[in-house]
Amino acid sequence: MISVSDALDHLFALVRVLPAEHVPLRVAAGRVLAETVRATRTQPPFAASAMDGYAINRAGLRTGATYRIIGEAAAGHRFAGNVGNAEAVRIFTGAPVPDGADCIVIQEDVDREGDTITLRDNRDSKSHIRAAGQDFQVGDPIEAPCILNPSDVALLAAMNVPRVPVARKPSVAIIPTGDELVQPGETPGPDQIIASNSYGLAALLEANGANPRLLPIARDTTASLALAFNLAKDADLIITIGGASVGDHDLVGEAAAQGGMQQAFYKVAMRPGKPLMAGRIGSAMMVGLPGNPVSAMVCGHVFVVPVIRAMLGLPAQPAQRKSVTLVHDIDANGPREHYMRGHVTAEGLTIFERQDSALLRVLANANCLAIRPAHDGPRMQGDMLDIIMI
Ligand SMILES: Nc1nc2c(c(=O)[nH]1)N[C@H]1C(S)=C(S)[C@@H](COP(=O)(O)OP(=O)(O)OC[C@H]3O[C@@H](n4cnc5c(N)ncnc54)[C@H](O)[C@@H]3O)O[C@H]1N2
Ligand code: MOO
Repeated sequence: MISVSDALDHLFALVRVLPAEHVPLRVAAGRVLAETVRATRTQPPFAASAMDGYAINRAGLRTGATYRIIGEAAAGHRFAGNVGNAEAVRIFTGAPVPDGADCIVIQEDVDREGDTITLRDNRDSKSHIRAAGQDFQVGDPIEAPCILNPSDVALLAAMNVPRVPVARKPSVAIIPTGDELVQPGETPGPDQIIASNSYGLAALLEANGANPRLLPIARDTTASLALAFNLAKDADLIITIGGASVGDHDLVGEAAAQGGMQQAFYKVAMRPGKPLMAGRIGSAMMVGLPGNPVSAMVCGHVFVVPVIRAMLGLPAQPAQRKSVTLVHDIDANGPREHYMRGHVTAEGLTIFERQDSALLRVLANANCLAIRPAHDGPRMQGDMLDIIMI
């Protein structure tokens, strides 16, 4: 058995980073920027008014000064002439500031009569001019890799980048295995249960940038598993669920080996998730997850999500941890690193009593996994513990 950290190193070594594809800006949010992109224009492209008011020259600016209005500048429509002494141009937010003007007096600070304005006292003293290029200049970068958020999409649009180079989404074939499984909505026989973690994993991986595909349930025969591997062979990542342990009907390792899988490791010193395996099979990476519903989901968070991120070109690193305060005492841990289901609030961390890896309701009530190192001693209320948010 290897450690979680060694297993992650093996997994990252199996990853092939996916090539870039160009997508329309409208669907770029949430995707990973694959190449640094640069602004194709300067913003604002001209000195622009930040307020509605009057563009004047500061020389001679004082309370009671009067100015003659010689024209208008609106957003999208500049005033072509020059603003001289004692002259003003009616201006609106976003309009180019006319030549000769160096200040916008907001309309609340003037009295207007016909084509003449008179400056009031207690005026706002700012110039209200946005300098050309103060947001960004031609050639300014957005550095790859990064996950594009809605603000990035707005910035890309302003930079006039209509198609964005993003990492292709990894296609992930998920193969549930087991004679006992039926799909949600079907009527299970007396000894059957509903396949659940395949759906949970598909949701988890989709939320993290993958393109998952749920394959039909493979039965506990090497022939059925071989068929499933064949259906999955075009995927970037093949994930099997169940059949990974040591029982007579746990045939995933055998079927994968028959299909040509080069195994990188089998079994990790963690709880839950011990019978994890990984390797490469054909052109795909393969991860064999344990079947227990919580084990599969925990391995999804601890291993598969970091693998997906690495495939997308993001840094190859473990799930992000943070340190929180325990609000109650807990017993010593055993010989395997334990990812315990818990709930964290502003008051601190509560670890749930029941940690059986079959309990999906406990997992659904959890918002974090609390990490206990192997052989960790008893912990007291007030101690700090690392968690992964889920
Ligand atoms: N003698 C030993 N027995 C077991 C060991 C061991 O070391 N020695 N390890 C245990 C651990 S730890 C785990 S985890 C399980 C994992 O076994 P498998 O990966 O072979 O999983 P299965 O036996 O196929 O299934 C386990 C359990 O999970 C249910 N299951 C499977 N797939 C799904 C699914 N898609 N949706 C919902 N539930 C699923 C299945 O019905 C079983 O109840 O092995 C222990 N045994
Ligand atoms: O490792 Mo198993 O995943 O404990 O339940």
